[in-house]
Amino acid sequence: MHSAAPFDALLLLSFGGPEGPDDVIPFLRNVTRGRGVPPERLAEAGAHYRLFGGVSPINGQNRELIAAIEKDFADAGVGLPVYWGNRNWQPYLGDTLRRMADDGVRRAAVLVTSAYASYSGCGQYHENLLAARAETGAEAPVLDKLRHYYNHPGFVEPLVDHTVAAFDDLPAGVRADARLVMTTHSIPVATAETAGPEGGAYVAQHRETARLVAEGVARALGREHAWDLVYQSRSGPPHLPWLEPDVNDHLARLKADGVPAAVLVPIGFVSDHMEVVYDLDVQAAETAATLGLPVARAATTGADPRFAAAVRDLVLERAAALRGESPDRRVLGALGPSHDVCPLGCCPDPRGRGAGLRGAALEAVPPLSS
Ligand SMILES: CC1=C(CCC(=O)O)c2cc3nc(cc4[nH]c(cc5[nH]c(cc1n2)c(C)c5CCC(=O)O)c(CCC(=O)O)c4C)C(CCC(=O)O)=C3C
Ligand SMILES: [Fe+2]
Repeated sequence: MHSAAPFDALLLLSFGGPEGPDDVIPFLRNVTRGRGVPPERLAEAGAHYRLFGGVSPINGQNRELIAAIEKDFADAGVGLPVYWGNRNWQPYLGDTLRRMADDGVRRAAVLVTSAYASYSGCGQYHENLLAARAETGAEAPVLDKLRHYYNHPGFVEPLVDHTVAAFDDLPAGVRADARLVMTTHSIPVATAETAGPEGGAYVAQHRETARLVAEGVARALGREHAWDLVYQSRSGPPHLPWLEPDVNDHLARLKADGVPAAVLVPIGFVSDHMEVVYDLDVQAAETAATLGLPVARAATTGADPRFAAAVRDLVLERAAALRGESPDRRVLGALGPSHDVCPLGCCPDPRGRGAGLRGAALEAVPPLSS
């Protein structure tokens, strides 16, 4: 039996996605409210969802992850219930927090389905948590968002195995010289510059995960593969600079440079959701086919039991820290374990919206801890 005190629940906080054709437009309105996404891009995104019957894979994948965590908790004797709330679709975070309060939950660890520091993957989730607590009122549980897990072995090791497996999908003759193309969501350069306590954390953390995955692959295959970090799924007004190169442009460059094949590794995402199954498996695959460049795509970490165990690890580690102990913090590579509590001003909204709310609320309610 492991003590998870002072936690009496885990909350999985995710993005959310439509579950049928009628959900697509309302979902996209939720995602882009006040975010300056041009209408063309919105129509395009809607078309991607419609290609999959209006159903995003993300909700099913979160249900699988919750089942894996529940099994892991049960096997390890960790008696915490797991709740689930989303930013942009049902089950909405506000409703879940209300239910947690009604169930008598006093303090919950929060796992977001985003491994890296950025406004979209960290700061905005903090804002969502603050807003949901305010909406719930005095009975709202105290919420402690768990540290970034991009360099946790339970996140990285499944990525290594999935990358090794993807080589089998390439023609045998080109495998040894295939390039590893590590991909993540593009974000505005200005947002990347302010990510994390000192800025630049989004790119620095991705480079670290990319390096760790490439190292693991080299160990498994007994040969080195060169790698690049590239970006996908860009949106927003075209005059603003976003992180580059785009994965499609990068594949063209590899072809021009005489690289015979590529393995796409979506290190930026936790599950094979729409940005993976459309932007890579449809769009980038089409680019590669036009170029005559063989590509394979590695699966994300998803509901791998090692990731579920990592979640338990992070919960127990944080619980111990809150009890004043000095827990062992499992981590790979050179950057060390991420901070427990995001300092003020970490991962701010690039558009400056909510900055007042965020700053003021964070001061009034110290970083989501009592
Ligand atoms: C860094 C990052 C992650 C990774 C971290 C994480 O995983 O959280 C992520 C994840 C996701 N993004 C998703 C979907 C969308 N993101 C959009 C728009 C945007 N994303 C951005 C960034 C990120 N997004 C940004 C800077 C914008 C521009 C508007 C804004 O500044 O907010 C739009 C609007 C239309 C479009 O532009 O495509 C949609 C539909 C889904 C759900 C997929 C599914 O349904 O399976 C997921 C998991
Ligand atoms: Fe996104």
